[in-house]
Amino acid sequence: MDELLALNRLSFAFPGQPPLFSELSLTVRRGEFVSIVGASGCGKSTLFKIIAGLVQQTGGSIRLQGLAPETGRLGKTAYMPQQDLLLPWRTVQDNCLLPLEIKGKADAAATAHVRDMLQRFGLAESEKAYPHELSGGMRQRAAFLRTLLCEGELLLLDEPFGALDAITKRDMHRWLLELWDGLGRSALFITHDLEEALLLSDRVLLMPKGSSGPLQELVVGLPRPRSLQSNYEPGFVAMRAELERRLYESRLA
Ligand SMILES: Nc1ncnc2c1ncn2[C@@H]1O[C@H](COP(=O)(O)OP(=O)(O)OP(=O)(O)O)[C@@H](O)[C@H]1O
Repeated sequence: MDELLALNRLSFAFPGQPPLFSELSLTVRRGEFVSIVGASGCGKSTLFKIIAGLVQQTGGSIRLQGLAPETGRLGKTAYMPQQDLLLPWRTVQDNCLLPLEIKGKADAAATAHVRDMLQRFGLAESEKAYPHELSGGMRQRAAFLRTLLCEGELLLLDEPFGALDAITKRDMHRWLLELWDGLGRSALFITHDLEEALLLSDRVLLMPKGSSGPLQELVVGLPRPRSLQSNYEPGFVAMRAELERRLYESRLA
């Protein structure tokens, strides 16, 4: 697998504050699903905003899709922030059409494509509904679909399932695992849920508070395609324990 994203010795500090992280390095290869876990406030969302080109790093460089580090990244990743940001005055279908409208591509073919995707996402019957009329899981699926319709190969998914109840979350895991192998995209995924990280990812990166240097990683050796049953594969519990142990140790370091 070739490299899609490389962060090289990236540092960031808010003005007048100590560094949030320094000299942080990581890579994502094409087709990979990589999770980031770490304590609240360690800078995960800020890191995503930097990768998406919304915030400027204070040091280090970023290479995305083979582009030179100094090239602008705005609009080159498919970024799903922590709050779903569906526009309340637009229907589900019109929310999903938004990325295509912004690119000036919202023609009849695009509308047909969005309707086809809504069908695949189990949202066909809600295409004319407004966000407030959807359940939490449906909102997240709609926001996820809108993110997928953005052009960037790299998905930046900031705790997409964090606010869902346990059963809806499990449904979303089943749905994403079924979808993932056919998508041909790559993902960086923030979560606080260690089992979710292991179930979905090829690698899990640990980001302690005040991170400095390359992030420690755990390679998830579960075969793909995966299903919810992958939770019960031999080795899953041991990996969960190992991840917890490393997270705890990195917190103390
Ligand atoms: N604009 C800002 N100015 C100053 N400090 C900020 C600003 N935005 C965020 N912070 C602080 O920076 C730190 C990192 O925030 P960030 O949202 O990146 O953390 P996080 O790891 O994503 O947290 P969580 O897991 O709780 O979502 C926090 O302490 C936050 O309060």
